[in-house]
Amino acid sequence: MLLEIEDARTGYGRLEVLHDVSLKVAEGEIITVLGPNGTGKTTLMRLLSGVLPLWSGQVRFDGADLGRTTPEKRAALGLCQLPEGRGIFQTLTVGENLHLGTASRKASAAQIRSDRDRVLGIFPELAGRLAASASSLSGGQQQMLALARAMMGRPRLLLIDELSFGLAPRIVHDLFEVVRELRDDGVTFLIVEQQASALRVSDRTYVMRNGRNELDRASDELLASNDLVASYLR
Ligand SMILES: Nc1ncnc2c1ncn2[C@@H]1O[C@H](COP(=O)(O)OP(=O)(O)OP(=O)(O)O)[C@@H](O)[C@H]1O
Repeated sequence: MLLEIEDARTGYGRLEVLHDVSLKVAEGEIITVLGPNGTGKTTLMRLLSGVLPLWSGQVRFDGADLGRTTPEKRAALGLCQLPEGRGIFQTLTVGENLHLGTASRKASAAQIRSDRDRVLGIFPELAGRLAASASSLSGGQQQMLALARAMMGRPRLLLIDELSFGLAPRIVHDLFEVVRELRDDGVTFLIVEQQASALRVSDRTYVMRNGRNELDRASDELLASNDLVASYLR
């Protein structure tokens, strides 16, 4: 397993938000965590990226206990997160934003150039706009840029909090197609969503409610039973 979470508890101050959450992600999987507003999905992402401490339980990445590993060290290990709210620097160009994605790793200029060419091959819309200001991009293109920038850090596991947030269904569809391509390129995904749209590309789905795991199913099985998804998102 690339990521294993066992009976994890965490929260804010004295407020416990995650109660004994357990979850496994194998290398090459796309996993969705689905759940209604306020159920603790963002809190789970913060726990995994190392922003929130683990109160009890275990989090292992590639077999190693993450313990109190800092967010920077986690990123260097390949456990990376797409920043909340995309984290695009509006005053910088598309190319400059992309370059910032290499900050978490040591790489030669030649390696960075070759990675950039590979990443731009997957995001042709960005390739033609490297010198443009990031602020000139649409919401969907900015989300593409956030993904492309994350790819420059060579993630092994990419954590994404609501890839679909605020975007039209067609754009969301394109983004999930890109996620599938990136998986074929060797990246594993853990995607937290409020909407069921991620199920179409993901292998397995965990449904969370009130800070607890409620269900773990193959995504196509969940999709085939729409009522089940609807009842869990209520
Ligand atoms: N910084 C914080 N300080 C205190 N409580 C918080 C903080 N952030 C979130 N919470 C609380 O933790 C609980 C879970 O919030 P969280 O953001 O993880 O849910 P979510 O499932 O991601 O929902 P949403 O989709 O609305 O972000 C909520 O009750 C929320 O009020």
